Amino acid sequence: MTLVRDASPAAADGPEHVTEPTAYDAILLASFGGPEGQDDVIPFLRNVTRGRGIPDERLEEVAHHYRAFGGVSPINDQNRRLKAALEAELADRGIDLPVLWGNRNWDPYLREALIDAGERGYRSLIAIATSAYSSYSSCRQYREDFAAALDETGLSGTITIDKVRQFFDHPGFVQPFIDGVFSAIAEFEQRFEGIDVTREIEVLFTTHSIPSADAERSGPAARGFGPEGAYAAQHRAVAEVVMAAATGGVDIPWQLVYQSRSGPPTQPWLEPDINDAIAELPARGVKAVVIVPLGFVSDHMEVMWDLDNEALESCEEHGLAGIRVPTPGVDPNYVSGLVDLVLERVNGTPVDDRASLTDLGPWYDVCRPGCCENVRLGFKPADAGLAP
Ligand SMILES: CC1=C(CCC(=O)O)c2cc3nc(cc4[nH]c(cc5[nH]c(cc1n2)c(C)c5CCC(=O)O)c(CCC(=O)O)c4C)C(CCC(=O)O)=C3C
Ligand SMILES: [Fe+2]
Repeated sequence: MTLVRDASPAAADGPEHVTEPTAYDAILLASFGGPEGQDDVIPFLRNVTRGRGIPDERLEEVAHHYRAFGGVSPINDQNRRLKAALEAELADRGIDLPVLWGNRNWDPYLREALIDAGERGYRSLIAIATSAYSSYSSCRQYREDFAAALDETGLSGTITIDKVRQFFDHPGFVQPFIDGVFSAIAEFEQRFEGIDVTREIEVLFTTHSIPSADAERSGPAARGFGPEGAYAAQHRAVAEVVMAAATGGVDIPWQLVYQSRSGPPTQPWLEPDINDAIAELPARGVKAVVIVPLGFVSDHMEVMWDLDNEALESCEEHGLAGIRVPTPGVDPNYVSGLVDLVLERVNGTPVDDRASLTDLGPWYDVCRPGCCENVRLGFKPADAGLAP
């Protein structure tokens, strides 16, 4: 691995898509990780915020969300179920690829999965990270942690890790949201007879807010995505696809909103916050809100707490009916879509034959140099992309 910061022209010209078939020994399911009991909560939060100088008061604030659920994050069970569902789908399709699971921030850690892979003699892994969009937190940080885990375990020269493309516009990921929005609108139409869906319903697509500086640097700079970067552009493009498919072309108002902001108030993050957006709706005559957790692959703490608790409460406070649409979780479309993404790399599928529902994709197999770098944390080597 090279530690040189500036990309050589040759590296910058590397392949965007890999259309040579690649032999893999296993799939690496890479996730965030979460505490499994009250005693894990603070050590977990220290792992997450390592090197960021997040004060203890803020850690306690976040700890409180976990404490309310017995110190257990829902994410681990979600990943156990996803791993089992992937294994079942692979077996059904006669694909002989074992699935290893490793997290960035809690047991089972990435390094444990890599040691396991090494002991089993695996040399070539294809990673699926449980995160669909482009940004530091949702792509590059996984790739940096791959590099760090290979380094820590002394497996850098032995094991290689590739990563499937960001799958925000893959039909397997998008279809569950289409189904969810369709059902929510149908339910409101039934609950409120004669509701004018073009005025009285609003669809809020919500995702994790990120620092504006990270948003601006998300995706390859050369693509010119503007101040909110590829991160916001990808969400907007997917939201448009979901609305078109779920409404059959009826003009129902929607907007992209953000949630789960952290960091100091002086630091700009993407806005508007979902709760502020909800507060504006009654004045416009809206009666019913469809909350679509477009940025989340499964029912994370952010979904259970910030949406099911706080955002639905905001709806109630403002006299609005609210429905939160399901996350993909282990929806069969999502699970088989993830297997399709692995097969793209196994088979070296030509780009034109790859499924992608927006004009932005199919996204890169091989991340561009410097893509999604974090200016606050500084340069760190990353794997599964072009050097550096
Ligand atoms: C874009 C994004 C996703 C992508 C969606 C995805 O990958 O799915 C994501 C996922 C997750 N984030 C999670 C939890 C946390 N995120 C934190 C902090 C932060 N997240 C950020 C962004 C994102 N985060 C950012 C910019 C920060 C601030 C750090 C900084 O200063 O740069 C903190 C620290 C405390 C705090 O600051 O709130 C915690 C505890 C969990 C686990 C939840 C569970 O247990 O179910 C998951 C899946
Ligand atoms: Fe987060």
